[in-house]
Amino acid sequence: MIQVENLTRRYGDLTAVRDVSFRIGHGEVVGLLGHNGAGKTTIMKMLTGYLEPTAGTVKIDNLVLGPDTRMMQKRIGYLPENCPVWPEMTVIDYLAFQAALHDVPEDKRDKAIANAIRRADLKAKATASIQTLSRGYRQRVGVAQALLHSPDILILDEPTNGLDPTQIRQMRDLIRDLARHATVIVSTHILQEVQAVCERVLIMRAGELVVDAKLEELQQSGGLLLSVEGDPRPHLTSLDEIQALTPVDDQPGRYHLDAPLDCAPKVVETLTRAGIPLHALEPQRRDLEKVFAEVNEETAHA
Ligand SMILES: Nc1ncnc2c1ncn2[C@@H]1O[C@H](COP(=O)(O)OP(=O)(O)OP(=O)(O)O)[C@@H](O)[C@H]1O
Repeated sequence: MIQVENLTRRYGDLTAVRDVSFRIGHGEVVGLLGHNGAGKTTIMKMLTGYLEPTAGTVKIDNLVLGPDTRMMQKRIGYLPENCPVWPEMTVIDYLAFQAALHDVPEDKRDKAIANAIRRADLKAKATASIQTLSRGYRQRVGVAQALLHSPDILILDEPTNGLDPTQIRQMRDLIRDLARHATVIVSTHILQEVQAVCERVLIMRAGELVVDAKLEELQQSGGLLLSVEGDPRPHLTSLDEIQALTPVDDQPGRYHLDAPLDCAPKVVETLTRAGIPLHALEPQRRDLEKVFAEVNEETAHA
């Protein structure tokens, strides 16, 4: 379990991350989403122990950032935003060099390198010099270096940045595959990236965490859609759970209920008792693009 409590980071007068708290369970795949400058990289650098928080704590199980940073780093694989790869080295030489930096014991290095090459699907390019690789393959080399010490947590900063559509698809497949064996945190400013690989999203806005939700819940939290014969309003307005009941434009008998999903049985019971024929009652799915735009719109007006 990753536990982040009241994490804050200031750069001089600028508060890049303000009082952020969240927990991530073992095996989760979480997207850290936000526009440029929202504070994603700063959070990732703190989680990986490369940047000291101004305030707050980070824990992984019983390890605490600070006293246990080295131990924590052994459990984390990190793909930084612009992963430094040495262009003149071959993939295999670069990984051997990184394995030494990652403190992989000498007698285990060959196996670790072979494993990272396999998992990052780099076999065909293992002996190629990095400068001859496409950007997509270079990103894979970055992922491979993050896997060398067999971490159970992977932190990937903008892994699809600058890739073409085919490379993006391949990188998403790779992340999904990695997620079968590790907890994965992926940062991005593109909602589709989160939708493609994550179950849960943390949305950052101007250094603050403004949404922490499962994608499925976020999509379903748009209230309920009701189809009935007649006018349900006189019967439903007395229910405390319903904040608003609005007819859907151009659709007679359709109403939108601003209400939690779990009040559906109560709605059905009330309408049945009132003798109102009910045709359908379903969750209204929210458009995540709209949710993200709304969240960021508030920034613009803040
Ligand atoms: N070393 C630094 N010194 C001063 N300000 C910094 C530093 N690093 C980041 N910042 C500022 O902190 C804020 C958050 O930056 P950060 O890189 O964490 O955001 P981000 O969400 O990762 O953005 P991007 O997607 O562009 O990388 C920005 O305003 C940025 O300019």
